[in-house]
Amino acid sequence: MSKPKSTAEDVDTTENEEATESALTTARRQLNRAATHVDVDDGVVERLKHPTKVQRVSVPLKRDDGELEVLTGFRAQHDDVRGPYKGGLRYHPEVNADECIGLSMWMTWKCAVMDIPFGGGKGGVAVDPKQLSTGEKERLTRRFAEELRDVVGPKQDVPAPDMGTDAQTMAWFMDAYSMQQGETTPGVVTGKPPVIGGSYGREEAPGRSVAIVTREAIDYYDWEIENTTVAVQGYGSVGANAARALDEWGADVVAVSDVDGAIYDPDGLDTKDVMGHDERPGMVSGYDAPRKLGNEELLELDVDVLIPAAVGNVLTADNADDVQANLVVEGANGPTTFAADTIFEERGIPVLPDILANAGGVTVSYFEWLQDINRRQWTLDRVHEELEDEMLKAWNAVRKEVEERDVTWRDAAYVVALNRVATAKATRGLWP
Ligand SMILES: NC(=O)C1=CN([C@@H]2O[C@H](COP(=O)(O)OP(=O)(O)OC[C@H]3O[C@@H](n4cnc5c(N)ncnc54)[C@H](OP(=O)(O)O)[C@@H]3O)[C@@H](O)[C@H]2O)C=CC1
Ligand SMILES: O=C(O)CCC(=O)C(=O)O
Repeated sequence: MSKPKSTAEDVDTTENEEATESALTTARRQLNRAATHVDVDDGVVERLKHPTKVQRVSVPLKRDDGELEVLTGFRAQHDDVRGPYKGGLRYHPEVNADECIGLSMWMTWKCAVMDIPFGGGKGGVAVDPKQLSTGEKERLTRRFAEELRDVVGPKQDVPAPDMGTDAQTMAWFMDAYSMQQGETTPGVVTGKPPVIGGSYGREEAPGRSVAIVTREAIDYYDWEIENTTVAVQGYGSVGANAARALDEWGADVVAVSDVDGAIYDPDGLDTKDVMGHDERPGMVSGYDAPRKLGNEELLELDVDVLIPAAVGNVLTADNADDVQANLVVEGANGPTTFAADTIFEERGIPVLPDILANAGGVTVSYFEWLQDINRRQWTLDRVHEELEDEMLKAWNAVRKEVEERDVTWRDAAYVVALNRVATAKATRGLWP
C-alpha cells in the first residue's frame, strides 16, 4: 500500500533543524502537545519540562599508554514522584547534558506508561567506547561510579545499560559502588549478569517488548504477521532482539543494519545467523546478503513495519515524506523528530512511541530490582510471562486513549503517563 505524501508546508522545522534537534527540545515539544489533551495544572506541566537535578562530573581516565584523559559524565534526574529515578547510562561521543535531560524525561513517561514505581533518569559519558580497551572501559566505569556515588542508590537512582554499555559495565559499576558502601548492593543498578543478581531476560527485554508491541499493532490493524515485512535499523541489544523475536513469530525481517550500513533480502533474512555487534562486530554490514544498502535507504524501504532501533533523530522532516512503511515502531529513544511526527500523522502512518514500545527494558529492570530486594531469582519463563502481561496492560491503556480521544499513539501514551504523574503529585500534595 503506498502512502500519501504530506501536504503540510507549515510543519515547523525552523525552530530546530532537525537532525540536531536535541532530545530535550523534542521531549518538551511532545509534552506541550500532550498537555493540550489532559486536564493537568499548567504549573505541573511547566515543572515537568525541567529536571530535578543534573549531575555533571569529570571522569579522569588513564589510557593503556599511560596518557591521562579527562572525560565528562552526566546523570540527569528528571522526576521521582512515583519512585527512584531510573534509566540507562550511555557511552557515546555525543552524550551531553541536554541529551541526558531529554532522555530522562522520556524515562519518567516510560515508567509511568508501564505503571512501575520509578521516575526518570539518564546519564552517560561522552566517549567512543569502540576506542577503549576492556581495561579502559572498566577503569572509566569504576571512576564514573565513584563520582556518582552520592546521587545513586537502590532507593535513590538506579542506572542500567543503554547504548555502548552492557551487563559487564553494570557489574563494574555495582562492584565499585558496593566497595565504597562497604556492602554488596546489587540493587544499585539493573541489567547486571544474572550471577550477581541480574535478571534473566533483561538483555533481550527492550527488543522483546518492541516485538510484542509490533505484534499487537499488526493485530490491531488486521494484518497477518506471516505476511508482514520488517526493516530494523540498528542491530544491537534492542534491534537484534526485536528482529529475532519477530522473525520467530513469523514476520519477514527483510533488512537490518549496523553503523556501517544495511543488508537486504526480500525473502527475509535468517536473523539467528546474522550476528549482532556484541556477538561479532562488523558482522551485519559484512554479512553475505543479496543487497547492501545505506542506513538512509533502509529507512525508505517499501516494508510494512519500520523499526528504528539505533540512534535518535533518524526520521526527520527531510525523509519522513519518503518513508514507505505503513507503521513505525520506535525501538530507539527519540528516533522521530517532532516535525517528522507531524508529517507521519498527516500521511496516516501510525508511530508506536519509544515510551511504550521499548519499555520492556525498564520493566524487566523493575523485576530485577524486586529480585535484588528479595534476594530471589525468577526463572526466564516467569520473566517472559510477567513482561507479556505488563506490556499488554500498557498496550491496552494506550489503545483505549487512542480510541476514546482519537489521538496519535504518542499522544495517547503521554496522556496515560502524564495523568499518572500529575495524580501522584496531587495526591502527595506536591505542587508543582
Ligand atoms: N539497551 C537498553 O536497555 C535500551 C536501549 N534503548 C535505546 O535503543 C537504542 C539502541 O540501544 P542499544 O540497542 O542498547 O545499543 P547498542 O549499542 O547495543 O546497539 C546500537 C546499534 O545501532 C548501530 N548504530 C550506532 N550508530 C548508528 C548510526 N548512526 N546509524 C545506524 N546504526 C547505528 C550500532 O552499530 P555498530 O554495531 O556497528 O556499532 C548497533 O548495531 C538507543 O536509542 C537506546 O537508548 C531503549 C530501551 C532500552
Ligand atoms: O532498564 C532501565 O532502567 C532503563 C533502560 C533505558 O535506559 C531505557 O529504557 O531507555
